[in-house]
Amino acid sequence: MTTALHGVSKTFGPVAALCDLTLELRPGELTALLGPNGAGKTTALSLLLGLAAPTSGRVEVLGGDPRRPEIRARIGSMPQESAIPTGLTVREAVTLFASFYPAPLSVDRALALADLGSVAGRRAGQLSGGQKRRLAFALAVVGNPDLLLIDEPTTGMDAASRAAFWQAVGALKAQGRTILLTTHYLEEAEKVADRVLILSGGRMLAGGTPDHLRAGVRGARVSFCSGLSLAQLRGLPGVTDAALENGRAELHTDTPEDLLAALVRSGTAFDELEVTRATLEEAYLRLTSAV
Ligand SMILES: Nc1ncnc2c1ncn2[C@@H]1O[C@H](COP(=O)(O)OP(=O)(O)OP(=O)(O)O)[C@@H](O)[C@H]1O
Repeated sequence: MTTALHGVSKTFGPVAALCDLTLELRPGELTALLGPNGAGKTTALSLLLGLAAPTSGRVEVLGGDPRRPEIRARIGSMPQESAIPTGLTVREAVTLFASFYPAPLSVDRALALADLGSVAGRRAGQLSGGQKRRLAFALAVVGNPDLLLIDEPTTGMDAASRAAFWQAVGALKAQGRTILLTTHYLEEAEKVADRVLILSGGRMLAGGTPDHLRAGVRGARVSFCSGLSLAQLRGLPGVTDAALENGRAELHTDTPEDLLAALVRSGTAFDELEVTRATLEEAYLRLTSAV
């Protein structure tokens, strides 16, 4: 049940949206596809959805061609903008979408997954922004898809809805569904993705687990409170950048262990120590600004 792009290129006239791109999505994994505006993420999604054909290369979805109806019936999509019939109630819209699929979930199950039970009788046009996103999720999952494509899914959702949303996605993942997320929220991608693929200019820039990508950025941020002056902080071994604000030192170093060892050896009193490694966002910014 392979889902992959094999050496795929897609051009629009003179614009090369994707260049010889190869990637694979695995069942039971959530893969995040990241990249700056124009990187080719939406193009990759539309190829996986069978909405467009590649200029060259091969698109394989669940072991087949996504333009075949029996494959398309196994794909669920939550696009950034969804055209939901505003006059239907939430339950009617989900029931209508369920009728398009050969083996759908029950409407109540889809409503529960999207946490929409309490607004099932409300017209889609009267939903809040976050509730509309949850309805788009219900419509994406009601067909019981093996491949779920979610594009900027949590825009407009409040904190509780976001948490419920990722819990529902986690349950689908645990059932072995293949999930592809595209997002500009790097903090969220870092939390939920098993693997991250970074696109730029239609090419794959980097890929791996969030830990793997973060480990590619050397160094750490070391922060503590002490009586040391800025000059003394700058003099600690391995400090590449230092700032002092309200008595709190903010240091960057490639060798946090050496720095802390020197601090302890010096007998300086310090407290409220925090040592943090690079975030996925830092790794992403370094990778994408280097091109
Ligand atoms: N139908 C089209 N006609 C012409 N050019 C297109 C078309 N679709 C996409 N492109 C171009 O292909 C490139 C990749 O676009 P794409 O929408 O896939 O990027 P993206 O990574 O999804 O960007 P964003 O983060 O802004 O949504 C861009 O240069 C875009 O202008």
